[in-house]
Formats: sequence, structure tokens, C-alpha cells
Amino acid sequence: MTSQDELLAAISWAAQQGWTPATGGNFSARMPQGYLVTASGRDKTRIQADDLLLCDLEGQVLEGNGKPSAESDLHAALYRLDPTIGCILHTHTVASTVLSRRFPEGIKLNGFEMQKALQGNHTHDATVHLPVVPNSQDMNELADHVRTGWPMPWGFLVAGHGIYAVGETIAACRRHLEAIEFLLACVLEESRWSK
Ligand SMILES: CSC[C@@H](O)[C@@H](O)C(=O)COP(=O)(O)O
Ligand SMILES: [Zn+2]
Repeated sequence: MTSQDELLAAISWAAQQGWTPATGGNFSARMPQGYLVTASGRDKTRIQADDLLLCDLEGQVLEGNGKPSAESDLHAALYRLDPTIGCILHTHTVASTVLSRRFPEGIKLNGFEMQKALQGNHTHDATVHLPVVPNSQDMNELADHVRTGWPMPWGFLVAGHGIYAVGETIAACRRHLEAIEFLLACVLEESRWSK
């Protein structure tokens, strides 16, 4: 499978989970020339090859039609920041939106077996910190927030916005995204216990 096909499959999968409401979310994979990224405003449940644009690492479009994602410059900044990142998957989910507003200082996870799906974790018996950065419509400002907290090997949440999962490969990034979403759903569910 080509990287383009693997990225399209990852986008369709995320959309099928209901994680890209109202055209929310953007997705990219590193390529030899830069990165392949979703065009802005596309319905991710109907994503096709011509919804992807090839950009260089400065975010300039090399190939494709339409406007790159409004957050394409954040993807570019991440690929420049960390050469080990091969894929970035960004979704808008209820759990990530709500919990990143509730815990702007970050979310602590402890005791979940699923923590082991996050690169570098080998036990449930450890505390994992999921960073939250403040939201901004200015991608330079958002990238500055991210640089301040780096390294964040599985990604981060943007407050009131969603998840940015990263990974060395598209498969690792998918695993990180699914694990983060699962863990956040657990934290949200547990928050009902004390009511
Ligand atoms: C539909 S609101 C979401 C957008 O503001 C943005 O955060 C987003 O994720 C999608 O923007 P896009 O330009 O389509 O990549
Ligand atoms: Zn978004």
C-alpha cells in the first residue's frame, strides 16, 4: 500500500468513528518532498486522493488543487521540529474537547492497561501525562505552544479543540490516536462516578 493510500485509509477510519464532525480534523503523512495533507473544509467521510495536497516543509503547496488545511502550517512546524514524526492525525472528539477544557494543565493517566499502546510505556502502573496546549487560530502561536512542551511522543490535546496524535509511521499514529481517545473516554466516564 502506498503512503497516500495508507493515509486515505486512516482518514476514512477516523471519520467512521465519528471523530471528524462537520469537516473537523486534518491529516498528514511525511513524504520525501515534504508532507501530504488534507485540503481545507473537506468532508472526511468522503475523502479521496484529490482531497490531498503535497506541501514542502515550509507549508508551500507543491501539488494538488484547493487550499491546504487551515492547520497545515502546524503540521509543517511539527515535521520541522521532530524528524522522527512520520504522520499527524488530528480529530475533534467530545472527550478530547471537554477534558482539555476541564484540565488545561494536562491530563494525568494512571492504572490503565491501554497506556501501553503509547510508545515507550510498558506497564499500567505508571503515570502518563497527556499535554494540553492553549488553542489559537494563529498557527505560529499554536506551534510556539507545542515547541514549549516538546517532546510529546504521542501527541497532545489543544484546549477546547481536539487531539493531535503523532507517530513515526501511519500505523503508530493510528494506534496513538485510538489509545488516546480510548483513555480520554475512560477518564470522562470515570468523572461521572463522583456525581
Ligand atoms: C469545522 S471547525 C474545525 C476547523 O476549524 C479546524 O480546527 C479543523 O480541524 C479542520 O480545518 P481544515 O481547514 O478543514 O483542516
Ligand atoms: Zn481542528
